[in-house]
Amino acid sequence: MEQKPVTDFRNEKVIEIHGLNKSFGNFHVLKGVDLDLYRGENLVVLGKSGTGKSVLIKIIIGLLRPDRGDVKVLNKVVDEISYKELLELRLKVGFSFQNSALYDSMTVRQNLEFPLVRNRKNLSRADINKAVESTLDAVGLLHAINQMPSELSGGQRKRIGIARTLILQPEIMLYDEPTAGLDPITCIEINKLINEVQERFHTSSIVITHDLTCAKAVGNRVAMLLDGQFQRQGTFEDVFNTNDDRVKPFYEYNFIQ
Ligand SMILES: Nc1ncnc2c1ncn2[C@@H]1O[C@H](COP(=O)(O)OP(=O)(O)OP(=O)(O)O)[C@@H](O)[C@H]1O
Repeated sequence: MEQKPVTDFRNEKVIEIHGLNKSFGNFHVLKGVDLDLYRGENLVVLGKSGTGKSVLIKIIIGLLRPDRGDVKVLNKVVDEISYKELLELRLKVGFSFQNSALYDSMTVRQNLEFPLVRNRKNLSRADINKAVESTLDAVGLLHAINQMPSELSGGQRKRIGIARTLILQPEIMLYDEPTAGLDPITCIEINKLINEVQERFHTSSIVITHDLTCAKAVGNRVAMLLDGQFQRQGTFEDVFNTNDDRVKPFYEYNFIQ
């Protein structure tokens, strides 16, 4: 199985999280989370269902407010900026949804045009066409430009979802379960695409996944959320080289069963 080469990215932080706490009623989900994302790296976030991965992402993009702690994204404290600044920041942080979130009544071209027309009002028709075509080409689906989402496979829909996020040229990509529900061959293709996006668009990414093959193939670093904190961080080997009973079943389910 392909393993991402070890590269040291630790010179510039694009996301800095310190002492982050979040509760819902009596349920303390995040209990002092510390996490950094460095410019250019792919960071994989692992954790059992319900451990707070989505809550963390929502706090990063300002959809939820933390109870305590600091979250800085591209040098802005998310909780302190104005709504206008938050909207500007969100344009630099692309979120690739688990279900691809395509508009089913629009063609692939219209799906990609939509965020551009809404957020880049000064672009000419020719600029828009060029951006749509080059982004589709980057995800290997230029030929699908006039198709409807319903005519595409799950893997192709994932690619279009990623293209629709990329078209705004985000500095940070957040991938939510990019390989969920896909067959193993398509998973490998999506892993490859995530790596190509990193190289070609120089994005810094957080990849949330339960798929350890994906984690190994795309993660320069892996962080595992356990009991409300990132208790294990490092290379894939660092994280799984343990007898911790909270970690072992994860590995065994993916690779042994
Ligand atoms: N707005 C909310 N109100 C109340 N509880 C919430 C809210 N959002 C999340 N939770 C709770 O916080 C916990 C963590 O949820 P979260 O969606 O972050 O889990 P997750 O790690 O992303 O899980 P999965 O891998 O299944 O997607 C869950 O128990 C969930 O019910």
